Amino acid sequence: MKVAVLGAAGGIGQALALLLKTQLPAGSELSLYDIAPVTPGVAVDLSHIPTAVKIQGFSGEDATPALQGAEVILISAGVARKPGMDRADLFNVNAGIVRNLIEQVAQTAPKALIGVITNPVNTTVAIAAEVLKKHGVYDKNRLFGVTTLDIIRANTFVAELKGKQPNEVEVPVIGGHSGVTILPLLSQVKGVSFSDEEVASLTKRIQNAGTEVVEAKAGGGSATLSMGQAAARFGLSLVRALKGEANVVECAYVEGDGEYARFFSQPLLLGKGGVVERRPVGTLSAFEQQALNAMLETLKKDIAQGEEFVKQ
Ligand SMILES: NC(=O)C1=CN([C@@H]2O[C@H](COP(=O)(O)OP(=O)(O)OC[C@H]3O[C@@H](n4cnc5c(N)ncnc54)[C@H](O)[C@@H]3O)[C@@H](O)[C@H]2O)C=CC1
Ligand SMILES: O=C([O-])CC(=O)C(=O)O
Repeated sequence: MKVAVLGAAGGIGQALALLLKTQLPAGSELSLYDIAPVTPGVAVDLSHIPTAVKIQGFSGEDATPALQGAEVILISAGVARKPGMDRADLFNVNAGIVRNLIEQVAQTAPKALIGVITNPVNTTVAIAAEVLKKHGVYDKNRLFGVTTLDIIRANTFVAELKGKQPNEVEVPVIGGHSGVTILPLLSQVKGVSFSDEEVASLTKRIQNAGTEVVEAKAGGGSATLSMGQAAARFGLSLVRALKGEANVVECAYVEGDGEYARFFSQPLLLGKGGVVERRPVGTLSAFEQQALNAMLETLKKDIAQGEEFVKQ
């Protein structure tokens, strides 16, 4: 099993590469790519960790050597936010980066499962889908926007508030990955209940958690370490599903039946071909239903921006 990380020299990429080097199953290959010349060195550094995961690093304009034979590709290449920006402000730079990398994926590893981390995820996933379509290789079961950070944050915050072990809490988070499009389904968390005030404040904190990190880092970037952990969790779930493990379920942002928007994050059963089953979002509270209705205009606009970008 070969896993490629694109953007591997960055804050997320290096954390993710470390976690994959130590957690991928024995016999896996890990391929690191970044435009930055340090990338082969990042691979040499990680190669000294004694795990049975072979690692190689590539830099420069050409990602294809890293993509040859890759079955899982995780993309975090691009710029990150600074205080005062929102994720949509990253579009101008990151749209072109994602388009360029996905073109190379389409030509070199068209059957891979692709996880897009690069922001704005609501839009970059639409760009990736349209580029893959142009190349005649789009499979909506194989392209994911990685929203796992929203889930692990929600788990942490709920556990803190309710005195639970974080690993006992699993909060489904649906919608997209920015502001009001992030919707944690607190009414579905087993074994805890919340007051209306708690639901309102927790929901807001989960929606703004990215900004919380951006402000705390004071111009030094956005979430990298927690995102590395989130991307490792998601990537390792893809690997387990590809290896035939049953009942691997993750929320991620994928093209579905379009009931809410063309792309929508919801619980997914994963298997050898990627998404095996899109699970329904379940029964929503009145608060959640209202938040869902209220996000759709933003989400649809974000998606349309990505679609338009590729048409130009
Ligand atoms: N999906 C999510 O939940 C999250 C997404 N992000 C996003 O992930 C992205 C990366 O964030 P960081 O790792 O913190 O940024 P970073 O600046 O530390 O790393 C980005 C890396 O991308 C590389 N890069 C830039 N252009 C490239 C190209 N054309 N080809 C290959 N590599 C290229 C850079 O050399 C750099 O090493 C940002 O867009 C950020 O907003 C960040 C946190 C959470
Ligand atoms: O907020 C950002 O810019 C990075 C991100 O997506 C997150 O931390 O959720």
